This record gives sequence, structure tokens and C-alpha cells, in this order.
Amino acid sequence: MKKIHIVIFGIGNVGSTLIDQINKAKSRLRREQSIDVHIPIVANSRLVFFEDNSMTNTWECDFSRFSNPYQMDEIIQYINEKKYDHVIAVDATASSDFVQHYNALIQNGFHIVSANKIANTLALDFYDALRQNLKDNNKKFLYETNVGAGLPIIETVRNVYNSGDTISKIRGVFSGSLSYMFNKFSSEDVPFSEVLSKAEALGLTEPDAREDLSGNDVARKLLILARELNLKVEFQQIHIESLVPKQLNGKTSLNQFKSRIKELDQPFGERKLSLQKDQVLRYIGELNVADETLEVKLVSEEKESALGQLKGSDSLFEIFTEAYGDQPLVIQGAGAGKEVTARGLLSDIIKLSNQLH
Ligand SMILES: NC(=O)C1=CN([C@@H]2O[C@H](COP(=O)(O)OP(=O)(O)OC[C@H]3O[C@@H](n4cnc5c(N)ncnc54)[C@H](OP(=O)(O)O)[C@@H]3O)[C@@H](O)[C@H]2O)C=CC1
Ligand SMILES: N[C@@H](CC=O)C(=O)O
Repeated sequence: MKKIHIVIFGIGNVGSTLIDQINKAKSRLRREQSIDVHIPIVANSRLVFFEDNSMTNTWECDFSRFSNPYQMDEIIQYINEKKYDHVIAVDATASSDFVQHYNALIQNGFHIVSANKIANTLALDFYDALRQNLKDNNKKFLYETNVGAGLPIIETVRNVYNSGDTISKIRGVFSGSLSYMFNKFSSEDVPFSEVLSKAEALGLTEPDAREDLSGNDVARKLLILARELNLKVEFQQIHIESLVPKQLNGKTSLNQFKSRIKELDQPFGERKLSLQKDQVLRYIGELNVADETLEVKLVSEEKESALGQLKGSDSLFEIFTEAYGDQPLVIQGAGAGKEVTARGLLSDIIKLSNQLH
């Protein structure tokens, strides 16, 4: 039996769902894969719970009764003292501060599984140094959920690339939350602000929904895929059409933005009115490999087209390669949501565990 110790950072939509999924999968993982998953530490942005402190019935109860403010050093020290063989830090935050701890975690024996896209989209210096650090310390970093949530996008792109096929373009609807919003907005008579609130309540958006609407989240996914193809591109090179109206862009706090979301209704209403019958709005990402251009934009699509017929929070990725010719390799399915994202993290945890000896 291989014992895997998981430290979970971030217990919002995705992190808390992951803990529930692990608890449910535990006995099957022991029985079928000889993997014993154990969660000794759970943390949010301010508080940490160490299992030694107490154990009641549920982790939520333990966390709310026995958690304390923390510094990262305490967590690293706790793990070091336990002398565990295999430790995985799961990043279920959206924090740019948290990723600054990755290198220290790796140097202290942690592997990393992440839903957070930030580490892979900082400057190339950081990106390359992180990979060197992983190599030097013989540690692994898995992040399939960075693109398409639970969909197998990164692995597929990597497999196609490693097989020697030439990828010329990747195009599609990269955002599950915006897919949901535009599906609902295009087909129902509701103001955009209402659709946005619903998407937030369903846990489909980023913790700060401006990251979705500004195009930053789609741009990050494009950049992550471009870097998987060994393109040396930076975030600043991406052409992004932001959907956040100028008066709300950059100058508002998150709370101010939330109190003013009705200001989105008019510009989106006008955009909808400009659509022809049988057209829908789609927010797409496009990576052209040959000229290294990355673009994020809002387009009108025919309802019957591949992008136009998407339902719910579906994402769709078209991967154009030499071997596949004119008809791209297509991956479609829910591209956001806590259940599918947590499943993607759990799948990375199991994949990683199977590589450890
Ligand atoms: N929702 C989805 O469909 C998908 C999400 N993802 C990614 O998953 C990640 C989590 O998303 P989601 O669960 O929806 O977000 P939530 O806002 O629901 O949860 C974020 C959690 O991270 C914690 N946190 C923030 N900063 C830190 C920190 N420095 N150290 C430890 N914990 C911290 C927050 O704590 P506190 O409450 O104290 O602020 C909170 O518990 C994001 O990176 C997102 O991009 C990826 C694919 C799909
Ligand atoms: N906000 C993201 C969630 C996953 O990354 C999306 O809409 O796809």
C-alpha cells in the first residue's frame, strides 16, 4: 500500500469538493490501486487545520473549530517532522501570492497538483526556474485542470506534440463560465447581470469574475497551451478583447464591481440586438502556432456551427494538426464547475501517485 499525504490549499468550490471526492473514493483507491490517500492539512488564505489538533466527524467541522492562523513555514516544518515519503500540495486557490511558495514547497519534498493557472502564466523566467527546480529536486507538477477543467486538453496536446505531429492551430471556446453565460443570454430574455450572478452562484466563474470577463482567464489557458508547444511567449503578447466596460475596468474593487454589475446590461444588450437571427455570441480563443499569435475575442457564430451549438457550460477545443488534416481533433464537454474540476485534480493526484515509488 502506497501512502500519499495531501495538503490542500484552498477550500472553496473546488478544494472542498475535492476533499469530499477523496473521502468517497478512499476505500476504492486502497482496494483497486493500492493507494492510501491521507489529508493531514487543510488551509484557506488565513487559517490552517492540522489533523493532530483534533478529529471530530467532518473536516468542515474540524476546520471551523480547530483551525488557526498560519505561516507557510509551519506547514513545511510539520510535514518535515513527519518524514512522510510522498507528499502532494494541492493548489485550489486562484492566488498569485500562493504560487510564490511553490519553489520552497518543492525544495522541501512536496509534489504539486494545481488548478491555479497563475504559476504557468507568470513571466517565462519564473516558468523556466520552476521547471528547473522540479528537475533538481526530482518532483512533479501536474496541472491538467488549468485548461478545460476536467477535460483532457493538456495531456492530449502534449501527446500529439510529443508524437511528432505538427499542431498548426488551437481554437475554441476556452471558458466554461462564459459559455454558460452566453448560452443563457443568447437563448433567454434575461439581463446579462442576472446571468453572471447565476454563473457565480453555480461556482462556474473565477473567484473574481472580472478575470473571466476581462478575457484574462481565457488568455491564460491559451498561454499555457502555447508553452506546452514550446513557444516562448509572454502574457503581454496576447491580443485580448475585454468584455468589462471601460468605466468598470481596472478602477473598481471587486465589491464595487459586484454592486455595479447592472452596468453590464446595456452594452451586452446592444451586442445581442446586433445579432442576426440564428446567431449566438461566443467568446473564443485562438492560437496560431506558426506566427505565434494568441487572440481572445467575442464573435457572432451561426447557431448550427460547431461553436454555435454548444450547450450549458460546454467548452470546445479544436486542435488542427498535420496528421488530422482539415478536420480538427475536437474535445468538448463541461469546461467549468466544481465537480468536474475536482475530478480533474483527483485524476492528477492518482496519476502522480502511480508514478511514485
Ligand atoms: N471553478 C471552476 O470551474 C474551475 C476552477 N479552476 C481553478 O480552481 C481554483 C479555485 O477555484 P474556486 O474553488 O472556484 O475558488 P474559490 O474562491 O471558491 O476558493 C478559493 C479558495 O482559495 C483560498 N485561498 C486564497 N488564497 C489563498 C492562499 N494564499 N493560501 C491558501 N488558500 C488560499 C480561499 O480562501 P479564503 O476563503 O480564505 O479566501 C478559498 O478557500 C482557481 O484557480 C480556478 O481558476 C480551474 C478550473 C475550473
Ligand atoms: N473560469 C473558468 C473556470 C475554469 O478554469 C472557465 O470559465 O472556464
